[in-house]
Amino acid sequence: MLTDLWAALFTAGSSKAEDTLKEATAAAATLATKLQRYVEPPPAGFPAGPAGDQSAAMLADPLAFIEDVRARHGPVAGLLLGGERVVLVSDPAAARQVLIDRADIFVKEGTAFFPGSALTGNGLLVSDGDVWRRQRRMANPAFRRAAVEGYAAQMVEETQRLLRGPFAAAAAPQGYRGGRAPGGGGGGVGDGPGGVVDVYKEFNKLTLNITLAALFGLSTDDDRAAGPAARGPAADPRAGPAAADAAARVVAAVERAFAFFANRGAAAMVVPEWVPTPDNLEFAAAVQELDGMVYGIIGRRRAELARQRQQQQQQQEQQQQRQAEEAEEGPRAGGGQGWPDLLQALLEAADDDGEAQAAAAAEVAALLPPGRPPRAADVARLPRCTAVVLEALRLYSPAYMVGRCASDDAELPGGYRLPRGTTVLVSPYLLHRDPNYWREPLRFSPERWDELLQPQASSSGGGGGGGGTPAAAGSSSGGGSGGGGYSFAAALREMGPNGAYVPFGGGPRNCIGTGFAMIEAVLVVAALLQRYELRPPPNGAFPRPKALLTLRPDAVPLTVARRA
Ligand code: HEM
Repeated sequence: MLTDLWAALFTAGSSKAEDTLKEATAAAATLATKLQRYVEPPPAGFPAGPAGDQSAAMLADPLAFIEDVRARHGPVAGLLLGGERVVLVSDPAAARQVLIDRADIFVKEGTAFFPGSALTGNGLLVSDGDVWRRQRRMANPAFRRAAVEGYAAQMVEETQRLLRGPFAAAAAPQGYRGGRAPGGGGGGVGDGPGGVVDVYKEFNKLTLNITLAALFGLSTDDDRAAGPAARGPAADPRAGPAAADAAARVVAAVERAFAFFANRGAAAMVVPEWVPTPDNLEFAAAVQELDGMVYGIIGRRRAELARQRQQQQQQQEQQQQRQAEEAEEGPRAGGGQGWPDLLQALLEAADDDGEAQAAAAAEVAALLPPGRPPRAADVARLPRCTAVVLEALRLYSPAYMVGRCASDDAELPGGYRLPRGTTVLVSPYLLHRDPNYWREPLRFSPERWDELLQPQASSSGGGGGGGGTPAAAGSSSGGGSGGGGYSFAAALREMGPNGAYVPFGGGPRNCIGTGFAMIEAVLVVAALLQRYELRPPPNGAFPRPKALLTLRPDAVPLTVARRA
């Protein structure tokens, strides 16, 4: 907090002197309020918790800290963190109140430790009120089930590329070198004992590549770049060498931006982004590069859409002239030129509107003939793979805490009173590991989802994790169940089967990408298990997750071996 003041004064001599003076005054007032909290007792009705400021303990080991607070002070605990009044919530009823029932009061703006960043701007993730509602309404159609299933082919294609590359290289006698396999092809791979792959690193790249392919239609694939699409006169600009280069630069910029956040999370003092430290300058450059590329892509696609619309209009006019003489030329497919991707859907959006592994592998083998990759329609027929994903999300929920700020004085079940401005941290990590709600909570047991993953009589299409109040802007993220198949929607509806399962959040601010992420994960698991078996490396201990911006391990080295 002192850094806010220092940072404001640091640039006081700049041309923006007046602004900085105002910022310094505001920072001084905030500092005074925070200092007062160190001497004043917590307000009446505020949940009990550890005495004194706990930021050092929180920074040192966030997971151990929140587990300790939960054990000592219960599922609704009051904290002082960096001079901020914070309530840590791991009680399902209180979590429900924050995320769903009083989502009108518990908002994003003002949440401590969730400072606005150049990376997120005022986007869907961080905005509130009408700005959020409008963005959510416009984005929803692009995340509905049918749209998401349209991205499945890219999800599988990118996964197959990973399997043909680093996985095949590791399984081959010469072993893995942490990158692309020679030639990227799958030929000449032996059935050796298997080599070690950092699965975390490779999956990180995979999910980024899938997002780039689905969102922007960009491919980092050199093979595709050299393929027919890149050569013909009507070359797809998103599959040529320039696209591969652009995609690689996006990947590098995202990696730089995330490294910045990781460092900032670990730092004892957070220097605001606008202070020109070397780290901040590097981060700003990465954000600028990302912005430039993203806006460039959007601009080109807008121009392309405008051109397509103009063409369509001309065709319609010609058609009207020819009317009865010619057979009707049906309307062109929405994507035009075979490019129906997420960005297109977003641009067109209108305002109106061990054993576990064996069981999953057996399920894949029984469903898919050898050599036939999984596709969207298979997701509903892979309940065991789905259960593996749900269970992984339970134990290692990437969003281990979600933050809100009480925009008004508020209450929580149990008679707790929270003054306006209190930050509330709801912890999926604690909820998902609570023995009051989960049998043997620390055991990875996909079978616990069996009952919920019963065949559905018909397509449910429910909004996975949709929360109790239908989002003001409408729900999204389809359930992924085909007619007569299995659906993950039941496991994610409201706050899960026991009210204590929120890997994608809940209520109106639940994850818009729920369906995207679930379908992607099930397809990746199925495609992987179809060809490879994963084992812990000799002497390998399971990596402990680290609580950074999201929960993530340093590395997950696993032995990969080809299935017979
Ligand atoms: C396993 C993967 C994922 C997990 C665990 C996850 C988790 C979450 C959680 C917990 C929230 C709620 C945050 C809060 O309440 O403050 C959220 C929001 C969001 N997620 Fe995800 N997410 C995942 C994948 C995705 C994907 C693939 C996309 C997009 C392609 C996406 C886009 C978003 C957006 C835009 C929001 C903000 C929604 C709003 O505030 O209206 N997420 N996510």
